[in-house]
Amino acid sequence: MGSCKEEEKNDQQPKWLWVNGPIIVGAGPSGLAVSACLKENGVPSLILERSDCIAPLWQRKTYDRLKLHLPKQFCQLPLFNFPENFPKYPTKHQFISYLESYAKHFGIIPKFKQGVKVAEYDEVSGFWKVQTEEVQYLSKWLIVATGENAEPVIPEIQGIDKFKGKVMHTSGYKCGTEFNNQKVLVIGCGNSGMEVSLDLCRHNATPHMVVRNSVHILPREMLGISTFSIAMALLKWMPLRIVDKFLLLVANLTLGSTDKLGLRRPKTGPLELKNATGKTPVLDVGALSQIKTGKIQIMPGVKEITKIGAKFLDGKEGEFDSIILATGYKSNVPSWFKGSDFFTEQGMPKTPFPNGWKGENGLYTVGFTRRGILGTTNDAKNIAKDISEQWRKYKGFCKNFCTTRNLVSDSQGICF
Ligand SMILES: Cc1cc2nc3c(=O)[nH]c(=O)nc-3n(C[C@H](O)[C@H](O)[C@H](O)COP(=O)(O)OP(=O)(O)OC[C@H]3O[C@@H](n4cnc5c(N)ncnc54)[C@H](O)[C@@H]3O)c2cc1C
Ligand SMILES: NC(=O)C1=CN([C@@H]2O[C@H](COP(=O)(O)OP(=O)(O)OC[C@H]3O[C@@H](n4cnc5c(N)ncnc54)[C@H](OP(=O)(O)O)[C@@H]3O)[C@@H](O)[C@H]2O)C=CC1
Ligand SMILES: O=C(O)C(=O)Cc1c[nH]c2ccccc12
Repeated sequence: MGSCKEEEKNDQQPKWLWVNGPIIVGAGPSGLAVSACLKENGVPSLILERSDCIAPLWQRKTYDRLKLHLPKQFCQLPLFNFPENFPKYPTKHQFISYLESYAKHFGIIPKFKQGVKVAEYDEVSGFWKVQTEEVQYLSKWLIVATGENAEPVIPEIQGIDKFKGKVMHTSGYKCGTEFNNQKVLVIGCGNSGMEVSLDLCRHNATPHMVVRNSVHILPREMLGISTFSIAMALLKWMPLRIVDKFLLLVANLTLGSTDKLGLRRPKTGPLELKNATGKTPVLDVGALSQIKTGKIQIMPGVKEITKIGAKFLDGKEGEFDSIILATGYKSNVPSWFKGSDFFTEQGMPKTPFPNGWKGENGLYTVGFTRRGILGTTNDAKNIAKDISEQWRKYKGFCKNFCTTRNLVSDSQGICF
């Protein structure tokens, strides 16, 4: 990290910090990956993270029994592999320890508690102005790495404020101990809804999972090989739709018809749907067999929540002790990124994959491809290559900028 600072005369806080290299917003896997790739190309960078640790999504907002869904070769970051002894599907704790080692290996030290409130390109100076609570950072480059899952989606459901029991989003769920012997309404049937329901079963609770729409469920493995690996291999040879047909054929043979269980499949195939809308198919790790035995009960859409339970769209009613919202996540980019039409209203790049990683005037995004860590790796490599080409021409200017303004140098000697 390199930055130049100008102290305010009568204040401890610097008025602004001039960053000698790109500013990266977010210290999740994407922010770390792009910082490492830049470093490998000799480019310093500064990561601003709103939380007080790296990868808070993984460290703070996921349940205890979470394991990666995809085999490890698809979830490692560039330039530094998982340890050899990691299992095929690492646990979240292993993944976090890997991310810690990753940051250490590349000497990445993010600035924590630096939630970005506003980021805007200044046409006059040609710099990105990035504002946190206390400081304004300036840089030639801005890399958005705040993720597709920055905030929980909390839908407005009629009557939910009247409910007497506990209401929580899956991002606050750790394990089912506190729900022991409870009847729990789980709203949403993506991977989170399925896995939290499964965890509740293992803690002697009775989950009722709301499926308001259609959902694709695939086995995590087919004949001992991960479904995702099979899909990736087939995609090299065949069009997406044919691969989808194959996946559905095998899924129906191994899982049976899910329609009969109240889990209708969407008309569009699982990979095509993921690419078009971002909706991830469920990779089953055990919830389906609990649905088959009735331990997880499938419920239709919620009409309204009452003091003691819920009324459903089919007219039925039920009493529940707690409600868990497994309603997913959203990007938060629209709340802080201003003055450019690069992003959609949902905070995703408008330019479709694989070209959404680069905007104008030194703007980049990493981790917005709807392709998990695999997408992050691609973005990070592209960005580092692109910026390092500009950096070679630019670094003399940086040095000059600091010297002429009598600015302070940091311990790494990069014009701080
Ligand atoms: C439960 C769960 C399981 C998953 N499992 C897998 C899996 O097995 N394989 C896979 O490939 N993908 C998986 N994913 C998808 C996963 O989100 C990503 O692969 C990965 O975490 C994305 O990393 P990221 O750095 O882009 O985003 P994040 O991990 O969300 O990191 C973004 C960072 O930006 C910070 N931030 C946000 N806003 C600001 C701001 N305004 N200012 C400063 N900092 C900010 C956040 O605090 C966060 O640290 C899973 C997601 C979830 C929710
Ligand atoms: N082990 C792993 O690797 C895991 C990975 N993940 C990943 O994390 C990401 C987020 O997953 P997840 O948290 O499940 O979110 P998703 O966005 O995948 O699923 C959200 C679910 O909530 C439903 N929903 C949203 N709003 C409402 C509402 N108002 N009423 C009823 N239902 C509603 C959606 O239904 P509808 O489709 O009708 O909108 C959908 O079923 C995904 O990429 C997922 O793969 C999550 C858990 C485990
Ligand atoms: O679990 C996730 O959120 C992922 O993003 C992993 C993922 C990326 N592409 C997919 C296609 C099918 C199933 C999971 C994934």
